[in-house]
Amino acid sequence: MLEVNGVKKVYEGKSRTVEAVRNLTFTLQEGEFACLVGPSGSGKTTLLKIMSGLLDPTEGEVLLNGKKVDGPPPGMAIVFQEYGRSLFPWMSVRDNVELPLKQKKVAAARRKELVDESIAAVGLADVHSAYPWQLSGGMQQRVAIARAIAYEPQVLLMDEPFAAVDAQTRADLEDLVRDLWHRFQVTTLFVTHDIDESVYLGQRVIVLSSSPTVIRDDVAIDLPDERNQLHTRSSPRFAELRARVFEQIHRPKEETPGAVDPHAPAVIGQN
Ligand SMILES: Nc1ncnc2c1ncn2[C@@H]1O[C@H](COP(=O)(O)OP(=O)(O)OP(=O)(O)O)[C@@H](O)[C@H]1O
Repeated sequence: MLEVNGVKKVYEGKSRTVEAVRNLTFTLQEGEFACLVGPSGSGKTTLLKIMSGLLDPTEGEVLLNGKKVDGPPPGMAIVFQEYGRSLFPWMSVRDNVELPLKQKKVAAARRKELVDESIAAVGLADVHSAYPWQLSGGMQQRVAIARAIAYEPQVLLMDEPFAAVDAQTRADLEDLVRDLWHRFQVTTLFVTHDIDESVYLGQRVIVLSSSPTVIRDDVAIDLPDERNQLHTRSSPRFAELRARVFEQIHRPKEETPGAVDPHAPAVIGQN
């Protein structure tokens, strides 16, 4: 349903040219929950921007239900890392969640239903009339998630959404995202640089190399669907999967001879 075909992105700057991603190809099936994991600077955000039509690839294409993505598609919602900047501070929680529904021209009665349901689903019914700045970071990220869910997207893209919250809140939000995925069956791509998070959350982990980025591995996560922060993470199978992802990320890059720093961006030209 969502196909990434041979996507490559080269940023052409005044003083340097950076090949951020090189020839990425994968497909997400309808209702699938996949994680994309890779080191810092491996082009994860670049790829999400291309998948959501915010950035054009240098080569290749993204297809949603067979249709080429060349601008933000109506069936897609994104949750960014920086929740503080993605919510409007002068609007209440409700109004923030409702805004995209107004833009989508959803009728008022249905808007109210969707807003009530999604705010309750993320556990914020009590604070629906508060303003974002009156809430903790974790609560603000819940508002951003509620807004994405209320939109009833076909595809939900999440770009390191829990990177800025504390460990306990992060664990709660991980379980919340799994609950919501079970409930709404949205096709989800969750980007993270946290290996444990990528193994815990989804049905599949797509492992990216450091820049210039290629897909290193595509790992089926065969953990039981019922996950628990304590028991799942301490299971032998979790440890095996984690080790496999770790090894793939840290495997030396034989295809780039002479690379001294595996995390350095691939500068392919200096003007
Ligand atoms: N607008 C831009 N112009 C030039 N280079 C860019 C631009 N955006 C990203 N890059 C470069 O492309 C590479 C990939 O960046 P990107 O932000 O996509 O990686 P990332 O995996 O999301 O990183 P992180 O995990 O640190 O957020 C980096 O080397 C970065 O410097």
